Amino acid sequence: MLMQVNPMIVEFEQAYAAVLQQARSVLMPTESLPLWQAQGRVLAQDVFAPINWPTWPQSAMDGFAINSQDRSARFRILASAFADKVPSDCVLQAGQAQRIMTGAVIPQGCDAIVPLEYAVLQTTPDGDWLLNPNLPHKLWSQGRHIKAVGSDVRQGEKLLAKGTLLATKERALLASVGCSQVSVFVKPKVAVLTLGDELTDPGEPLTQGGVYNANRFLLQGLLSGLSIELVAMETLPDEYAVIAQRLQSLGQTVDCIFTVGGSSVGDKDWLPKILQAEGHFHRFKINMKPAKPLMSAQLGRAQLLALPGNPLATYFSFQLFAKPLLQVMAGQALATEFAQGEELRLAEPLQIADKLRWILVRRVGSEVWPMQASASQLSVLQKAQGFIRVAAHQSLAKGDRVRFFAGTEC
Ligand SMILES: Nc1nc2c(c(=O)[nH]1)N[C@H]1C(S)=C(S)[C@@H](COP(=O)(O)OP(=O)(O)OC[C@H]3O[C@@H](n4cnc5c(N)ncnc54)[C@H](O)[C@@H]3O)O[C@H]1N2
Ligand code: MOO
Repeated sequence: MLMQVNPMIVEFEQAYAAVLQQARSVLMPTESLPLWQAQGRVLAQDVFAPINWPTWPQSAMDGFAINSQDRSARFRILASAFADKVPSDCVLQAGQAQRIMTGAVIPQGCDAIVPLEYAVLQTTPDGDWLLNPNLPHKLWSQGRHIKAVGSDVRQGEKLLAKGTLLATKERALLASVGCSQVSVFVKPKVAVLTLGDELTDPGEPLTQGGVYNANRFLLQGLLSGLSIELVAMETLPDEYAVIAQRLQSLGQTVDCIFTVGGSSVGDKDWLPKILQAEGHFHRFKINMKPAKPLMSAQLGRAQLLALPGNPLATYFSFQLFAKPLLQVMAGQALATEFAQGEELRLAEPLQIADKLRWILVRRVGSEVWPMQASASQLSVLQKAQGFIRVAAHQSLAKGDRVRFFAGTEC
């Protein structure tokens, strides 16, 4: 008997809102981690600067610390001040200059640094001297080559907001003000199941009807940029019992499952039937192209999204639904709202028929060149810099504005 599981026909915004609602219901717990181990984690709290940086006024140059108001003809040079050492007798008197190194604390009574290469020096039997009169005035101006207290970071200022992904520059910033421990969200554990008897691993011979499993690599790469832990990446045959059993066991151990393929209305597309048997699930037929079919469900503790198998449909389904789902679950502020995006200009005219289109583009400066491709053609993705969103029934001319999303970052 043919079994029918009817999809809900929806607009993109409805499906997007449903997926985000699903994600918000399962925010990951938090943990405290040493900053050293927090690369790629999402902040669970705002971080405020615990200190001023610089904490003390510092020299930006190797040279001589002077008082710019001092009109003495020459200055007796005092002992060196190094980055980590302030001489105890560091109150400068009239007619004195302090030999100083980059990063050293500015002695009291100094308000400018004369770099070594601009200094005119004199050695006499009674000591070393820095000569005053012939130096260009700008080298003597107040504050010259001095890093002021708090000029980089002010104590108490909000350095990073909750929801920020701790990448390289964020961690370095926190380290610069002495943060050693951060409160972050636990990374969601993710499993990816590519489904299909036809799927063949690269390196294996291709038998008739076989398809190389490109989506496995596509998803592995796309996921690598997110704050998640990829715990399983498996290929399963088109067998009801095998898929159902694996889903059930993954539902006990992971936070998120992405399936790819086997989700449409073909005779061996078991997924809709399995999810229906499991209970609560949504099956969307989204009024857009590509990535029309999408299913979402909760299986045990796991959130499941069933992505379509055509590689470009997989790509768009990931960018538009899977990535926001994971970002929200992981506590991350969403980088992209698909109603916004950068405004760029079309490099050539574009006609859109009866549904919303997501179109890969080459970006050249502030212009984008649309790239025609069917959902099964992965070769175009490699040449694209991102994609644009174009509403149904649009007739766009060269130079018209379109919304651009950088989506080929990996
Ligand atoms: N009667 C209908 N048929 C189809 C509809 C529809 O509305 N009515 N929608 C079409 C659209 S749109 C899409 S997208 C696909 C989605 O189908 P599935 O998600 O079930 O995907 P499969 O049938 O398993 O595969 C589709 C296509 O992609 C290839 N594929 C699958 N997995 C991979 C992989 N891991 N790596 C590379 N290529 C893969 C697969 O061999 C097929 O060629 O349904 C349409 N049909
Ligand atoms: O969404 Mo299918 O998304 O056109 O290949």
